[in-house]
Amino acid sequence: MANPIPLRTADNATPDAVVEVRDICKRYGDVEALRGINLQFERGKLTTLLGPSGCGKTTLLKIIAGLVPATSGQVIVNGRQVTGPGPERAFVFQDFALMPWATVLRNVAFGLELKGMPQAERHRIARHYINEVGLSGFEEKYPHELSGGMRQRVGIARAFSVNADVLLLDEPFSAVDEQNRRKFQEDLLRLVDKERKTFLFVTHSIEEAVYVSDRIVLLSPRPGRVSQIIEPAIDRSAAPDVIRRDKGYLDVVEEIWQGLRQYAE
Ligand SMILES: Nc1ncnc2c1ncn2[C@@H]1O[C@H](COP(=O)(O)OP(=O)(O)OP(=O)(O)O)[C@@H](O)[C@H]1O
Repeated sequence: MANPIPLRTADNATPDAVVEVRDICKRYGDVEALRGINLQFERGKLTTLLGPSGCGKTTLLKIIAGLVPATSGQVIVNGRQVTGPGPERAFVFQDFALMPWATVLRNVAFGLELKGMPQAERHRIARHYINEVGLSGFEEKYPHELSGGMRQRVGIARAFSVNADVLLLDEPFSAVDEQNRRKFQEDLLRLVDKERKTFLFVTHSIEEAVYVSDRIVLLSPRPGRVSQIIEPAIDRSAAPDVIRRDKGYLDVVEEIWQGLRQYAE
């Protein structure tokens, strides 16, 4: 697909908006998946898309990634209109999308290999992020030798290695047990804090959304529309188990549950 088209930023844009979604609508044939979505996403912040099954969360993420075209509307990333995938956006798939025949090191370094980066340099960067996601010692293993959670970490390390500005994470923790899920949430928060990137996250878990997010966008059932935006404002200096028992945290979880329970089957 063609290169992004330069565009003037909207006058009412959030000052540090890296991603702007303008009036996005999406139809798959007769199915209206998304209607009139307007959102902005800032650097250094993690925004979660939350909503009933089929409300278009993955579709919105894929439109931002440039993997699926919108029916109408625009996505602007760093001031340029998205017309396809680009190196400033990395998508972490639910099913990891790892190369089964390549080691962890090669999988993580693959985006850099595609860019033509010399092996020593790309391995140095890949090893750094393998360490960051807690996979040191597994560099020479193959995907089939890893647990689902470890494969997910490989996917995240790969997304970080290419140094994308925007990380699009589609239910990255869905395939792992609760214990590992909590560990990943901690790792994710550390990476958000350290890397100053723009994170868009999709989950089905209200608790997870409240725990990791600066902002939660609640979408209505299909056709997905923005129904509410919540900023949990959790004090993350406290220990994880203290946060999870904190009244402020529990109140936000309850508020979101009340908003979504009408859609529960
Ligand atoms: N390629 C496609 N062709 C036709 N319909 C599709 C396609 N992809 C998604 N849809 C439909 O569009 C709607 C939104 O799907 P999407 O996967 O984006 O929702 P979601 O909120 O991520 O769902 P879930 O929470 O179940 O993962 C659904 O009704 C889905 O069946």
